[in-house]
Amino acid sequence: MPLSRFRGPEATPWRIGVIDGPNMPNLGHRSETIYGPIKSLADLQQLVAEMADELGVSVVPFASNHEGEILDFIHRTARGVDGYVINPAGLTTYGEATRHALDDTTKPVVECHFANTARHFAEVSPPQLVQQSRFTYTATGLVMGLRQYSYLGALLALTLALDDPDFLAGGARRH
Ligand SMILES: O=C1C[C@@](O)(C(=O)O)C[C@@H](O)[C@@H]1O
Repeated sequence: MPLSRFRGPEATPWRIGVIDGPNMPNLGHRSETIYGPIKSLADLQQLVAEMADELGVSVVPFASNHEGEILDFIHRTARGVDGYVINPAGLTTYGEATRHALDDTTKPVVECHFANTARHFAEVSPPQLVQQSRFTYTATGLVMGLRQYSYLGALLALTLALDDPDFLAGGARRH
């Protein structure tokens, strides 16, 4: 059953920025326990592009190890995309500038992680280092713990949310 069945025949071909933060360019050389057998960032981006194609939306992929480059990408694309999926990766706990840049766009943002970071942080962080995502409180939504499938879930849900005028009327930050 094609995924486009969930969208109307006149569905808008939304443009969605998909951002991968620091260390994600190194996918394929990271912990297999967390990231699974996926071989590279290129494979991940290909999977996401295929899902976008299936859904009838387009993605603007971007990955960088440098927060400044991510900020430049967000500033550059803010008026040209309809929403963002971001795996903040190495910026997850301290990426205030990136979180703020996304919030400034007023576009819906879905935070996305391979790991279930709530469990991951609880298990690996020393007790004096309480870790939590800096992004979740202003994100529209969050998908995590499903490895690369988190991205597919994020893209599908963001597309359907963008299609839904009642959802958008509630603003990018909903309860
Ligand atoms: O680089 C990453 C990847 C990650 O965002 C994930 O996708 O599970 C989880 C983060 O804690 C970590 O720093």
